[in-house]
Amino acid sequence: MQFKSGEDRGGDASPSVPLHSASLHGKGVLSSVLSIPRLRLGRRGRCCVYIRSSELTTITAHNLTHAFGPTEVLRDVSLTIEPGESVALVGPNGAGKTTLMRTLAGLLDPQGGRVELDGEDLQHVDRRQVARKLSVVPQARPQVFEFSALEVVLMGFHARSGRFSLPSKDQKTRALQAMERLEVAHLAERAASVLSGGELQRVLMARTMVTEADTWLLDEPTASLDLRHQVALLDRVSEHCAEGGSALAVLHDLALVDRYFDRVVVLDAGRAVADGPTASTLTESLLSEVFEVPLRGGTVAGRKVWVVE
Ligand SMILES: Nc1ncnc2c1ncn2[C@@H]1O[C@H](COP(=O)(O)OP(=O)(O)OP(=O)(O)O)[C@@H](O)[C@H]1O
Repeated sequence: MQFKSGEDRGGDASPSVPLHSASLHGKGVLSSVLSIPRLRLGRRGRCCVYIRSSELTTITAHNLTHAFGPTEVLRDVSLTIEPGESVALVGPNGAGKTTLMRTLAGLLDPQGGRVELDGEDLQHVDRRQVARKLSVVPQARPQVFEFSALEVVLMGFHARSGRFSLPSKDQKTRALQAMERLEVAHLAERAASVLSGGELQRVLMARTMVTEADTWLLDEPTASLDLRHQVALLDRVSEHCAEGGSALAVLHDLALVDRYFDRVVVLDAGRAVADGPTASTLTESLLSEVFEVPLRGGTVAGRKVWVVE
């Protein structure tokens, strides 16, 4: 099915493809792996090595533009997210972050420019194929209310096994394991409609985890989470990227951005005004200008913190 440019598909993408990757941690592994085609040295000294195969996804946005009525929301936005990259998307309210995420997911067709998934125009890629490569944790509560929490997580398998097939025992086990990982397994039988905001957010993240999609598009995935669960969720994102997957995540907490993301894209009034390594890109002057408050950066216990002057 083809959609017209600018058409909003609604809904959210989901799930799957096994990774052919290897991740190695610590020193002493370099010499043994130099023949492997892709090598990424993560932050905090982590060494991740992965094999670039056709099954690892690269997503590229070329000169995206979009307007809602007279309001231009995306203006000539270009970016590429390659396997292994963890990228944070930051910017003020209304900057266009969710619109960009939805466009990258193929849920909203851009009015100008295009999104490519592994070199193919996203508009021409079968939705199920998209769902095998990209998984979305949306900002808004999706329509999952008539389902139990476990059933929501099991939806992560739809891209591979089909929407109407019954979940296998193995799929249920894997769904529960992902839920345990995010401490929501005890809520498996509870209706999604009664979950708290933070519980639902972790259930939706568990759904993304079971998809095995290479690229995770996470729109404020920590917005409703307490500190412990923020750390647990972002640790999982880091592991995913260390295994050769990739993530683009909208975050407002700049300390978390600094701690967990190698690269940051700053969106301001629909334009990508900065894109680069987190430590060198997030400067006091840039952030103060974009957020229109005087910000000072400092270090506490070896971690970057930002305070309003
Ligand atoms: N469907 C729509 N119809 C009309 N305007 C829209 C629509 N979706 C978004 N907008 C407008 O586009 C602008 C960008 O919205 P978007 O949700 O992308 O911002 P954001 O950067 O994610 O903001 P926040 O940090 O508040 O989540 C906003 O001004 C919003 O009101």
